[in-house]
Amino acid sequence: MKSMTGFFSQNKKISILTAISLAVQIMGTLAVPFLIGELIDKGIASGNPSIVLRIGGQMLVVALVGGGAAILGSYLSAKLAATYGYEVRQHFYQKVQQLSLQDVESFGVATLLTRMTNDVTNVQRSLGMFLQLILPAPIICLFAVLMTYINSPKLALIPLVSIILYLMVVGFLLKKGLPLSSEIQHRLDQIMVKLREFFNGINMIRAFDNQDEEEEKTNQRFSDYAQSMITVNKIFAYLTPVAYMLMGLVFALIIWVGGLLVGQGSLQIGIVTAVVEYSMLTLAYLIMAAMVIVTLPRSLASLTRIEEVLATIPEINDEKQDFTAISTNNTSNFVSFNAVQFAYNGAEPVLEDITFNIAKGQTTAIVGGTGSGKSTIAKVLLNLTTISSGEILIDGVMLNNLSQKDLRNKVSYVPQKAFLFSGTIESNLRMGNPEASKEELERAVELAQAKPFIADQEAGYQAFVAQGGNNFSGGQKQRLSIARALVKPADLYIFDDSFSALDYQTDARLRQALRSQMEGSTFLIVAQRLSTIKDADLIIVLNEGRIVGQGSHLDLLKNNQIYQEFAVSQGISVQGGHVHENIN
Ligand SMILES: Nc1ncnc2c1ncn2[C@@H]1O[C@H](COP(=O)(O)OP(=O)(O)OP(=O)(O)O)[C@@H](O)[C@H]1O
Repeated sequence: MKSMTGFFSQNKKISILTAISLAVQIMGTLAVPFLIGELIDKGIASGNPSIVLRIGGQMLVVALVGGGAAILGSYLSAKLAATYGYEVRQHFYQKVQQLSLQDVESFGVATLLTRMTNDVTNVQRSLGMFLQLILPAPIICLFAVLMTYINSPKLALIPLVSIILYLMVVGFLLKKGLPLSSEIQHRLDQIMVKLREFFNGINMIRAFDNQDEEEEKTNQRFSDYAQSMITVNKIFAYLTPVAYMLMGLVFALIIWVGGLLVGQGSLQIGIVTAVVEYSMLTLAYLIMAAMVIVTLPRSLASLTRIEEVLATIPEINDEKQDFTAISTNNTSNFVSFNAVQFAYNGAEPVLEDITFNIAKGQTTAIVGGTGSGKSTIAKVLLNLTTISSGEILIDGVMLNNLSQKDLRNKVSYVPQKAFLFSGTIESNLRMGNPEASKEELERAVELAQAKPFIADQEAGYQAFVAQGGNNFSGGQKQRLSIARALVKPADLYIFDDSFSALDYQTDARLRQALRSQMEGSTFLIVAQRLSTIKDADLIIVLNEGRIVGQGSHLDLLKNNQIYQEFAVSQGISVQGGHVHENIN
């Protein structure tokens, strides 16, 4: 509810205008039965045509003003609801941008997607209907009973009791339906998880001829969702018939009791007509409200799910930090890791006692087996997730004392899994530097060995890039990712196993180009292939989350057992301290 109250106070003008329009609409609706009563008792009963004309004229004005207010109210309610949808999606997007990898993982990508799309739509739709159909109902009920009471306290009991009965039924059904409605959204998440997996892995499913099993699993999720929907709909199916039943009973009772009172001469026929009108109006609003109330539990559950994300305090929060306390030591190291320890979500440590430096203007490499923690080092360096203990210094400044923006400005990163955004080759290249000149783009493309295949594209730099870069091969995507990182001016370039999809020759040409044309730049290269990192100034050998050696390629080949094993597995023979290499 917090986000909702915040939204109304931020959109005060339109909220107040909507409230005024709805109030005028309600007043118009309530005035009509009163005027009908007056028309019958004062005009028709007395046979005075001028009174009939006057009250008739008043009814016309009320109908026109009420109608106009209703149109304005509808428009404003719809606008308010659409604005809510727009703003909350914007906040949601900004919040997800701030969340660390672990924050995102603890929610799950599928649920974040459902919350941002379906949940927001649920709340938006219910908000519009709430303003138009639910909000007026209690006011209409209250005034209708009050007006009936003023004219005939005895008759007022009939709508009053019927309203109380109806509210009890609504309360009971809501209590039953609310927990089930939260379940519906959760089941929708489950469908999203399965469908994302299905679309991402569709080729694997076909390759392993696993269609039937996958279809069964997916159908199970569809069926769970449908079952929840059926159960909730069953519960609320009682609401409208109960309202119609009460409407009939109230109508019969008022005519019956009202007729008796008119017969006794204690009530005028016009008042009975007005009371019937009021009661019908009340129940008509209650029926309309009932139709919307059915959607409320689900929307409330959606609102809670949205607010859960919006209220998350990001693990890495720039607003929490005081960046004024930065000390700028002059150091020859651009990055220093000191006794860094890290574990994912409280599990076993993935990095233990990691201490090393990345010297300015040099190439540092991290090598190690699968799962040894190489990519995790890059992630903690980029502050995508926070370390458990130890410290990381960037250019002499503690990582915690750097804002995300400052850090991103200093570092350019090529992820392990190359990813392109939908658009063109040029729009992807310009991501890190929108102001880059044509020459700068061409230089980066040349360095990344992407020039030949861009030249092969009919549209060249304007060639279309599909979502995720799926219309390019793995090697092409990787070269474009590298070029994109090189377009960005940075103090440190991180390549996280970024050369693995390149053939050996391209890999060699790329390294040669970086060496000769980006001399003086600082690189961190994470790799498994020794050929990729053999020329690095410093190689860090990682094994099961620990550093087991540091040095040059030749030093490590001579002195480091794990590195030697690695070398042997890659066709480099190490015998009696002599190295026989057969790599580029
Ligand atoms: N998001 C995550 N949540 C939980 N554990 C993770 C996550 N990412 C990686 N790990 C675990 O952390 C360890 C180190 O993973 P990391 O990706 O850093 O290894 P790596 O050396 O880069 O491996 P590879 O060369 O295969 O990419 C692995 O045991 C992995 O299972």
